[in-house]
Amino acid sequence: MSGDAVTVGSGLTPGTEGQGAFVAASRVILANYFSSLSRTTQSIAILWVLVFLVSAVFVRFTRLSNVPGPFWAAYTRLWLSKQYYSGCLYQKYHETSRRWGPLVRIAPNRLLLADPEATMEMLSSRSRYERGPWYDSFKIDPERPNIVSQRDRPTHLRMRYQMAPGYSGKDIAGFEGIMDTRIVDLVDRISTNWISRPERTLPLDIGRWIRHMTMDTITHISFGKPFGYAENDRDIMEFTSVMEALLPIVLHFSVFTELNNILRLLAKVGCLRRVLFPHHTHKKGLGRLRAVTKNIMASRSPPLPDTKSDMLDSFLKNGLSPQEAESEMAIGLVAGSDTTSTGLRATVLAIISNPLVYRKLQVEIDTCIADGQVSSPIKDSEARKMPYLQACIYEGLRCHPPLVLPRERVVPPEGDIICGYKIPAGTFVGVNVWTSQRHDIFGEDPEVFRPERWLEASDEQLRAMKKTWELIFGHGTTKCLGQQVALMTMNKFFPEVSWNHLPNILSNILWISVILAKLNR
Ligand code: HEM
Repeated sequence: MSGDAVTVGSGLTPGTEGQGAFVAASRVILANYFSSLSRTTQSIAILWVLVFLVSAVFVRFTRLSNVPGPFWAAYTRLWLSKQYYSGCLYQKYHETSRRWGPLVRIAPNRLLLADPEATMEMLSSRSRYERGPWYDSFKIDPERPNIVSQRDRPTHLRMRYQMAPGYSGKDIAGFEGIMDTRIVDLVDRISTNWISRPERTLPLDIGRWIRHMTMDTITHISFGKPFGYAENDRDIMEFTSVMEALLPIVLHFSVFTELNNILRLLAKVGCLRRVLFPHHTHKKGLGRLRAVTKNIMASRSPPLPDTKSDMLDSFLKNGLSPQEAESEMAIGLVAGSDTTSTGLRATVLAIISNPLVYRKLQVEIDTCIADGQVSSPIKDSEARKMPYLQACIYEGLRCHPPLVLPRERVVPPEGDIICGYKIPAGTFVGVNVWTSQRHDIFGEDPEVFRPERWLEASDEQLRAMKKTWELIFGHGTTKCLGQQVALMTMNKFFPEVSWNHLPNILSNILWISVILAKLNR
């Protein structure tokens, strides 16, 4: 075999000979390039590189040198950028935390925290940690931070106070009924259009339909009626595809955060602002959604109704300006749609690929129906009394937390001690939710999907498990405002789907769906 392995170095083939020629050609090009630069330019470039190297080495040994981590991460943010670029950040973070411990240095001035207790302390309401520049990359409007990107604590608290009645459903007319309508609509559409027959197999992409349902649910709550994702079986306003295309770029801006300041300066020029930030003139994505929100606001004549209505009216009634409401409606859809559908999809996949779990859940649902313990459609309060269903939802989200971004905080001026390490003021600390959900508080097999762990635990252990699990939705004054919407959707989804014997369809098509989703990526 070794005799056949002659490497031919030509064209694009990376053979030894080809590599030699490539290196030689590169040298010539670089030499020509440098000789074409003036002496001053060359000196500036060399000086710049020297300053960069000296400062990298200086920072490496003077700050955070006590915290372990990958070699290159201590010198440059490129290591972190590479992890983001991999497309599976959660796995990279998990491997890093497993290898280096609960607190890891992942960039010259950045740490990654996987310890649940320390994470709760850092995020708690009384903590002096503030949101860091990481959040600037989530601005929709360069001048006006939204609830997710707002870093000033008093302003953020004021915004939360104004928006909580909308997100919690207190101000929404028929809040629970909206969820019922959307789930029944999904089940009806699947039963009517997607049942395979012996003569024809219909490969249903359940992942896509779950996404349609969550988009319709959130737009229904937000604007009083759904945008029609399920009705049209289409990515309306190309919202999802634009988000998926933008996210990798946004994430790099959260590594090289200085770029956000450059963007903000550039956006002062009107025509650049239209290109760099979501704008009413855009035909798709967040810009289009802002235009739609603006039109809806214009079509509603004041005064705002005293009675319960939708989230848009609630925000305006509670004092948000029309411009603020525009950004908030968009960020709410970004924050709520992908997270909820990812949580649902991951839990469906986990249940359906574990026959024992699946059977137990089905038995619990059938028994509750036979005993008349649940209504049709099931009420949220009824679903919460079904222990195995709750265990499956807890376990699904624990095994696959939908939001795994680090959401960095800044260490307060007095510095801190985290996991036994002395940390100087101004350090950025991100959270590693994926790893914290695999803490040994969950037992000896935290990597395994096993809902039973939630039923077997002692009262004390269960309390500790639930406290750690809550971190999936954040903690303290920035805790998720949509947790109620997400959990209510999940509580209703599984019983409704099972009742209508959809598992037969799901079990047949889910793998096709998963395979298609992979191929389409
Ligand atoms: C399983 C689903 C969801 C998960 C795992 C999730 C997770 C989170 C997390 C971890 C945060 C905290 C961010 C931080 O620390 O700065 C957050 C914030 C937020 N979430 Fe969710 N979320 C989910 C669903 C939703 C839904 C359905 C909505 C809207 C309807 C929503 C709206 C928000 C908003 C507005 C914030 C910002 C809160 C603030 O900064 O005060 N989320 N979410």
